[in-house]
Parts: sequence; C-alpha cells; structure tokens
Amino acid sequence: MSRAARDLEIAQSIVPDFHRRLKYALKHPSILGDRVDVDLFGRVCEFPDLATLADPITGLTPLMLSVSSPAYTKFFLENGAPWNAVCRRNKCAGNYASDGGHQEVVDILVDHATKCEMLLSQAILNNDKKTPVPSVVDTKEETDVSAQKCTKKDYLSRSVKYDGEKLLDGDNDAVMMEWERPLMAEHAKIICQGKKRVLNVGFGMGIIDSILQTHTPAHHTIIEAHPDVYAKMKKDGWLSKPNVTVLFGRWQDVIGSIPAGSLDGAFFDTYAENHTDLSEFHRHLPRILARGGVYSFFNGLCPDNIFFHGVACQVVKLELEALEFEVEFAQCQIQVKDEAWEGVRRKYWHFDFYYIPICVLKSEGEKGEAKEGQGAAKKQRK
Ligand SMILES: C[S@@+](CC[C@H](N)C(=O)[O-])C[C@H]1O[C@@H](n2cnc3c(N)ncnc32)[C@H](O)[C@@H]1O
Repeated sequence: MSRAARDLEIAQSIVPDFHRRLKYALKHPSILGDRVDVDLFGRVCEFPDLATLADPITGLTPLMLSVSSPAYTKFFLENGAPWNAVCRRNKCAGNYASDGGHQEVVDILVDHATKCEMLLSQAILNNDKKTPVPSVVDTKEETDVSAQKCTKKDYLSRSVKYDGEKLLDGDNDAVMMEWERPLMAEHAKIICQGKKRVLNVGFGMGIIDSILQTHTPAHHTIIEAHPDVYAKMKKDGWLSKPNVTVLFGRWQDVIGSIPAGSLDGAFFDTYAENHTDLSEFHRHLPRILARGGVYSFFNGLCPDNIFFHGVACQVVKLELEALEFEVEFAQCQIQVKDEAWEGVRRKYWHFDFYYIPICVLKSEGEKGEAKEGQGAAKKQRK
C-alpha cells in the first residue's frame, strides 16, 4: 500500500466523511475560491503524501483544486505534487490558476516549474545522455496521435517528401509548412538587418533562407542534415549561390567547423529533436557569434498547452541569460486555417499567437556591467 493510500485510510478513520469529501472536492473544481472546503484542506495538510493523489476518473489533483490558495499551492508543491500533471481535460494546475485569475498562484507555479525544469535540463546536459528529456509535456498517454512525442530518432534515415505547401516526413507529420512564412520573415528580419554574416540551421522548405537572401547578407551559412533535403538544395542551386556555404550534416557534427566570432546572426529550426538538443546548441552560440550578435529560434516549445509553453520559454530565457544573452519575446498574431492541416497527420501548432525570441549576445562592456550590477546586488543583500 502506498503512503498516500495509507494516509488516506488514517484520515478516513479520523474524519469519518474525509474520503467522500476529498473525492467530492477532487471531482468538483467549482468548490474553489470562497467556497473551498477549508476544513478538508486542513485535514489534507496533516497528511502531506496526499499531495501526490489524483482522482482516477477526472485526473484532478489536490494541487489543481487548491489554485485559489497560495498557501495550499506551496504546501502541495513542497510535498511532491507534480506541477505538470494534467487532468482528463488536459489541463494542469497552472491552467486552472490562470483561468481563475489567481496570479499569485500562477507565479508560484511558474517559479517552481522553472526550477524543476532547469535542474532536469542541467542534469541531462551534465550527464551527456542522449535520451530524450522527460519533458514537462510528455505526461499524456501515447495512444492519442496528437499526444505522441515529436522527437524521432530515425527521422534522418527515412525519406521526406515535398508536397505543395508542406514538407512531410515518413509518417506524414509536417516537417515544415507554408503558413510559417510570415513567422520566418520576422525571424529573418531579427537576425539579419543590414549586411550581416548569418547562419541558419535546418533548411526545410528553404523559406527563411530565401528571405535571408533578400536581405543580401555578407555571408550566409546553412546547415542541413537530411539527404533528401540536401538533394533539393542542390537541385535548386543553393550549393552554387555566391556567398552561401552549405554544411551538409547534423549541426552537432559540423558546428565545430564554424570559426569563432564569425557570425552576426543565427537562427535554429530543426525537426525531430528535443529541448536537450536546443540547450546543447545554445552552448555553442557564445563561441560562434560575435559580441552583439543576434540569435533566434523557432519557438515551438510545448505548443499545445499555454502554461507549459510559458514555463518552457522561461527556462530557455534563463539558460540563454546564463550564456550572457539578453532575451526578450516579441508577441505576434498568427492564424492557421484548418485547411492547411489537410494531409498532415497531426497539428503541431495550436495557438493564435507566437512569441518570437530575440536574443542578443552582450558586448564585453555589458558583460562587465552585468557583473558589477550583480556584485552591487550581492553587497546590498549582505
Ligand atoms: C522545420 S525544418 C526548417 C524549416 C526552415 N526554417 C524553413 O524556413 O523552411 C527543419 C529542418 O531541419 C533539418 N534537421 C533536422 N535535424 C537536424 C540536425 N540535427 N542538423 C541539421 N539539420 C537538421 C531537417 O531535415 C529539416 O530540413
């Protein structure tokens, strides 16, 4: 018997209707707010292991039910409640807190989630394990196609096909789609204003590379690993364009050949990779970018849950800040028509807005200022 189940039994013997009330509470999120059963939650606090319970039918957890209360939220988190559990309606505690307008609890949850994800990400990078990150979004069962992981170890060894406005992999999942063109235009503008030396990782349909060419970059490097995509690049003349260097191979294998400080702008948009790969790529940026250089990436982090998306953006922001970047996200609107997804196995975008990352590598002077600033802050704290 688990500790949580044993605690539940003890609680049941102390408060005769405890189990019924807990079950009721777990099934009726409407008891939140003013009508929250304070006594019930008081009893729950005597049995911290209950934090890890979830109602088997609704999937609701005590953490989801306590989002009107910062104190209970903290209590459950401290006692092991998984911040990223989702109920049968695919909502996590953060979604319930945002929907209910409980900003203080949203902040507590974001803070907790960010710390958990940073620790996890760091542990995986330090161990140099190539296993996919047990990501914050991978909490759903694998049976539903929309819930399956989009990381695919065999992607590079299977064929892809160009099909009108999309590029599809062997499972008919979309590698790239035409609706992303306006987003690519924004990314291109961010990394290549003026005659800059730019890098794009992942050619796909060549949308961003074609747009970058209109900005007449001083030099344009493209990294692409898929043989079919590379064949298309060759056919379309990319290998002989003036000022363009195509590096065929996985970025992991060819990035070392890019000279230090040789780029003013970089964009990253691969496919079938995970957050660990993105973090690993980020670690190369301070070497290859010149100071003041601008970096951006396709921000498809956790694209089916706004709270998870927000946490993932925050994690990446902190990771890049630790690498001496200044990071902001610019919001833009994006409408994807339903017809666009015809012939595509699953949608990979669900929001009607998009946060464009703008990451600038601090100059030497700014680095110093930041350090002095930190020093002053430390002194004040003492
Ligand atoms: C989403 S598409 C890029 C779309 C591109 N931004 C555009 O505007 O058309 C991703 C591309 O990354 C490539 N790719 C995937 N993994 C890679 C890796 N490890 N190194 C280099 N390229 C990779 C894929 O073959 C694919 O062509």
